[in-house]
Amino acid sequence: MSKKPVRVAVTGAAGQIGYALLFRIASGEMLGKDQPVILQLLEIPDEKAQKALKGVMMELEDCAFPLLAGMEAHGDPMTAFKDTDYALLVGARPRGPGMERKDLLSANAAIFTAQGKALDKVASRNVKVLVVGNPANTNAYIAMKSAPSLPRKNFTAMLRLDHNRALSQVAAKTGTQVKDIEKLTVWGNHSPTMYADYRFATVNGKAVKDLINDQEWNANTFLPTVGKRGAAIIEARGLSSAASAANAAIDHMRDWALGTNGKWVTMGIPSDGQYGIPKDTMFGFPVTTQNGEYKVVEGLEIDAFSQERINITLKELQEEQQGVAHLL
Ligand SMILES: NC(=O)C1=CN([C@@H]2O[C@H](COP(=O)(O)OP(=O)(O)OC[C@H]3O[C@@H](n4cnc5c(N)ncnc54)[C@H](O)[C@@H]3O)[C@@H](O)[C@H]2O)C=CC1
Ligand SMILES: O=C([O-])CC(=O)C(=O)O
Repeated sequence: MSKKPVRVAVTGAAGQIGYALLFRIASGEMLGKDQPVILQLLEIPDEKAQKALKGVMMELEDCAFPLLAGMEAHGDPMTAFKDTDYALLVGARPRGPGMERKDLLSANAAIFTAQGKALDKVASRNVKVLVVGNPANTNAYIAMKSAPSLPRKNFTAMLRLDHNRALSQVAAKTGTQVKDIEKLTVWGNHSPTMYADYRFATVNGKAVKDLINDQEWNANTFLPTVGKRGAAIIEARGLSSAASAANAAIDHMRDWALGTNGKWVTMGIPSDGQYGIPKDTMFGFPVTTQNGEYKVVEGLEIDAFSQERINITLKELQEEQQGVAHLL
């Protein structure tokens, strides 16, 4: 028997990430090749944006995706999020050259207050929310705090692009393949302070740390390369990353919904106090997922170098949180 369609809301649907994302959701890459979806697409209530959204929907129609069970255009989150099972909050201003992601906070924070409130009122009580719009961790924190009737655990921020970037860098350095690398993670904020950590990683069962055996490379090449990759893409492309961001959003939601079979992935999630991170801080952690739930990998040793890095990214997140306290 075929499955009942699920509702997937995507904001910023006519933007560059939206364009790289929607076709993959509709083709079943996110929730499975047997899961029909109804797309509930949100754009700003502006003639140009709504017209562009219609154009994207025409293209979706022209793909004749067998799993696309319905499609709606919205200009108001209160209708876009009605009964939604999944919400990908992408719509927000991107940064340009010379900006840090936190410079977007004042421009984007209001969006996530309004959207958190709308999710609170109209979304499915089990909605899985992924915030992509930057600064992603703090926007996810704002949305969570604006939706007090929904479980905190339903709100997540995207650290998966950083995780995937770190995988590729480690594979290149060790001359191995991404698919063989396990147990890598990225702690903290989706910002240059993030701490990509391969201390526990293995490749075909061998310790990545031993294969690399170069703390100078870790501190002075690997961490800055992963941490500043977004800026390097803006510098090269003139626009912020889009296809790789959409790909990471698919990975994040797919793994959350369908499980990782014991493999570690990185998700930005509200802390429950693990590793000394204060409750509710939206922090990148290593997790495994099963039956639609994520679980932090606990009990990992945090050495002095790692603790220092974790403290730096935590401090930045706490400053961002303080900067938006007046909105909550
Ligand atoms: N977390 C991550 O790893 C990454 C996050 N990003 C962030 O994702 C966001 C979107 O990036 P792009 O798609 O490249 O930007 P874009 O400017 O191409 O598209 C954004 C779209 O969102 C729409 N939008 C703005 N406010 C909205 C609202 N209140 N409701 C609904 N739609 C709204 C705009 O009209 C526009 O069509 C940016 O904030 C960017 O910095 C980008 C890459 C990676
Ligand atoms: O860097 C940006 O502004 C876009 C982004 O978040 C990334 O590519 O990681």
